[in-house]
Amino acid sequence: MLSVSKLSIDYGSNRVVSELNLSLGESEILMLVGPTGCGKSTILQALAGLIPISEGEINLGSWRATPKLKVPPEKRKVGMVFQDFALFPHLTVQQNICFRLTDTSKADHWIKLLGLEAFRDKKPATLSGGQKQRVALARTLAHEPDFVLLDEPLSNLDAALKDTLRWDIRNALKDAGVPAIWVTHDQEEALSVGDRVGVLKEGIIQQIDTPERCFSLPSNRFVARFLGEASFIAGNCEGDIATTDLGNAPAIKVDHDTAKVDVLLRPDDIHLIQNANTSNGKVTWVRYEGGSRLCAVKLACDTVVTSRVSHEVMVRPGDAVHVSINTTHPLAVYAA
Ligand SMILES: Nc1ncnc2c1ncn2[C@@H]1O[C@H](COP(=O)(O)OP(=O)(O)OP(=O)(O)O)[C@@H](O)[C@H]1O
Repeated sequence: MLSVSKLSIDYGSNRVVSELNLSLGESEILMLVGPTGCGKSTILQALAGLIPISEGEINLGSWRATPKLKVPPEKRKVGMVFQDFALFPHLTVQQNICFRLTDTSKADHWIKLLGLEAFRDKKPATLSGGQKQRVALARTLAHEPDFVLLDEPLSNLDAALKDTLRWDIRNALKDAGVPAIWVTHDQEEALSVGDRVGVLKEGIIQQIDTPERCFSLPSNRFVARFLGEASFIAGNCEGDIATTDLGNAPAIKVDHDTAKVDVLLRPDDIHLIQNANTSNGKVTWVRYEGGSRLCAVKLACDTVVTSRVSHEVMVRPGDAVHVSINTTHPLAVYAA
C-alpha cells in the first residue's frame, strides 16, 4: 500500500504542495486533477524521488521517505509513464521494453496484452502516438513496479484514440495489480477511469473520493465546477428537502447547516420543455454535442442554469422555455 501523510513540497520559498494525505490500496487507480500549475506533476516527481520533499512522509511498506530520510528513485520500485513516451529512438519496441530487464518473459506478457506483437522489431519513429504509449506502458509494467505514476499519458493523442487507450491502460494496470496515480486534464477521463478522484487546487487537496461522490456531492463549489457543468440556484433546505423556484428535491447539506442554501444543479437534473403553456426562462446559448445539446437558460431572477436535451430537440437561443428540477437522487446544497 502507498501511503502519503502531511506531504509538503517547496520550490525555494514557494510552497506548491501543502499537507497532502492519501493512501492507495492494492491495484487502486487514483486520478489526480486540478487547474494548470496546481502541483500535480510536482506530486508525481516527489513520489518518484526526483525532487526533495519539505515535510511529511511517503511510505510504501518496503521503504519510507521523509525530508531527512532520502530514498533514491531507483530504490523506490516506481514506474513512470509520461505524455512524451520517453522511448529510446535507436532501440526496437522489443529492446525498449526489455531494457535492463533480466527476466524477459514479463515483456512478452505485456507485448501480447497491449497488442504490440506485430511491432516488436520496429523503431519508435515508425509507430503512431498510441502505439508508442503502449510501448511505454509495456516497458513500465514489464519491470514489475510496486506503483505506477502516469503524467497525462494521453494528452498528445487524438480524441478517438484516447477513448480506447484509456481503457487499455486501465485494464493493463488492473492486470498488473499495482496502485497507480494518473494525472489528467480531462474531467471525463478522471470520472470514468479512476477508482477514486483527487481534486487539487493551489497545492491543496479539496476532495479525494469515488468519482460518483466527487461529481454529485462535491466538497465545495470549486470541485463542483471543476468536474463538469454546474449551476447553483438559491433555495431553502429544511431537513433533507430543498425548495427552489424550479421545484423541490431531496438534498444533502455539504457544508454548514443553514436554511438558506444554494443547490447544485447538473444539466441532467434539469428538465427543459419547449412550447410549454408557461415559460420561466429564456435560452441564452446552445452547444451541439452530437447526441445531445447543452442549453443555458436565464431565469427571471437572473440565475443561469444549464440543461442537457436530446439532439432531436431543436432549441435555439432566444426561445422561451420551461425548466424544472427533475431528479430522484439527492442534490448537494451549500450554505448561501
Ligand atoms: N522546477 C521548478 N522550479 C520552480 N517552480 C516550479 C518548478 N516546477 C514547477 N514549478 C511551479 O510549481 C507549481 C506547480 O507546478 P506543476 O508543474 O506541479 O503543476 P501542474 O498542476 O502539473 O500543472 P500542469 O497541469 O500545467 O502540468 C507551478 O506554479 C509551477 O510554476
